[in-house]
Amino acid sequence: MNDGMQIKEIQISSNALYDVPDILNSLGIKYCVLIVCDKNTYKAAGSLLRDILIDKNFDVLLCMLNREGNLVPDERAVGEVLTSLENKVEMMIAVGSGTINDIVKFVSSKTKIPYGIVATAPSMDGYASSVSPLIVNGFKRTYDATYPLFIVGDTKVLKDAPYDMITSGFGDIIGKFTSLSDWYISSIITKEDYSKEIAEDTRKSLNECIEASKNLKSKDEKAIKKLMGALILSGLSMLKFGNSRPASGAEHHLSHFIEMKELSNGEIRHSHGAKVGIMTKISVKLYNTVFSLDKDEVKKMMTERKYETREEFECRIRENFGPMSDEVFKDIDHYYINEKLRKARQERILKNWDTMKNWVSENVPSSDYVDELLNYVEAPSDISYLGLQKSDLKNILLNAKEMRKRYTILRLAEDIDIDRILDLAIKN
Ligand SMILES: NC(=O)C1=CN([C@@H]2O[C@H](COP(=O)(O)OP(=O)(O)OC[C@H]3O[C@@H](n4cnc5c(N)ncnc54)[C@H](OP(=O)(O)O)[C@@H]3O)[C@@H](O)[C@H]2O)C=CC1
Ligand SMILES: O=C(CO)COP(=O)(O)O
Repeated sequence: MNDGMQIKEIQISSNALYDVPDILNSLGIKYCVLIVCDKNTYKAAGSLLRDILIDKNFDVLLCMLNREGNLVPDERAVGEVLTSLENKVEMMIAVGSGTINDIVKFVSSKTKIPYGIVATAPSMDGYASSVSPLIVNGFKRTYDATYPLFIVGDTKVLKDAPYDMITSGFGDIIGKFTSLSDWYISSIITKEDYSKEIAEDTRKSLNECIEASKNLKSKDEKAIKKLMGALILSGLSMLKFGNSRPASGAEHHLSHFIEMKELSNGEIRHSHGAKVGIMTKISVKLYNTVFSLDKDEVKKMMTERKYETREEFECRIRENFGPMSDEVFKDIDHYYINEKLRKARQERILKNWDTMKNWVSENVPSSDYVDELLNYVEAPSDISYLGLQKSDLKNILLNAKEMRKRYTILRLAEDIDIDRILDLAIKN
């Protein structure tokens, strides 16, 4: 854990772009920077930032990550930034949102050249974090990376971002309903490290985001500032904890699984936060289904659950992950646990059932409430937006848990009886 104080400057205000030269000077950066952007973010803020810096006598190099379709945070993008670096570059400035931030964050961590971010959309909570989810060999994996030395969000730029990027930021934060719950249940069942203080900060970010929702539709600058503040606070919680645990649970694993499928099938890549928002509704439904059971019902289900053999497991992974199966098999001993370990986990679940049930009843809302929140800001709330049908859901829920090692509601369902729980949740 760290105190998150390494980020030297966070400036979210109208015309904040004009503060960048002074921020650079205060960090001892005086001569040469590399701006990394794409054609949209260059138009949104990169071009003006470049002029502002040249006007203050900075030598400004430009790395434009242009693509025919969506820019993907992959090996090619990382390579392009690396090859744009010259010895004279003192700092990289990422101008963009999640994808560009992650690419530069990763390069910064490898080259030790510091970076700052000029955000162009309040679309996700990774500006302050020190992790970088990248697509490597087609598999979405989160790498340890680094934090930016400064975050600048000019609210005039942020409010002009496409509205679906604004609702995307909202969806990413709504996901904290379940990421926080997954973290809590894991702390009980797997004894994973848990920080009440960091969880409370993340919860605060969730409350601020809900507060901001009242005036998001009108793109009110104050509401955009509040949403951006909530996104940064959530990122700081990840930075303090040292990984994305507070902010990413089953809803994110489901989103990552769908994204990987979108990319491998050449389908439209829906935004991260849109997927997270929709999948939060599903994860909340799972919580409500699982914790509507009493201890005796759980015990009965545990004894009746169908055991998946290692062969069946491997076959399921091959069918669903295709060429990316090897990425799952690398960690197979984590994903495919023996029945002795399962039994120990089941015992802890039963022992702590009532405590967890109480906690969930106080902290996890109904899926109707999540639906209302998403609908209110006109964020997508239904799987049909992602081109999915109810009949696709079971497969996605069964397999997304193998995206990450983390213990989530999906793994709790697996420990009880995933087949029956998914059927119950999908039916409701
Ligand atoms: N590091 C972390 O902790 C976190 C990382 N993430 C990651 O972030 C990524 C998603 O980021 P997200 O921000 O949603 O999407 P992207 O960064 O992929 O943004 C989509 C596209 O929107 C365009 N765009 C951005 N700002 C503007 C603007 N002001 N005006 C017009 N167009 C604009 C860009 O141009 P163009 O269309 O030309 O590409 C951009 O590529 C995911 O990969 C996710 O995993 C998410 C949360 C946390
Ligand atoms: O998207 C994130 C938090 O919103 C980062 O989480 P991951 O580690 O799951 O990529």
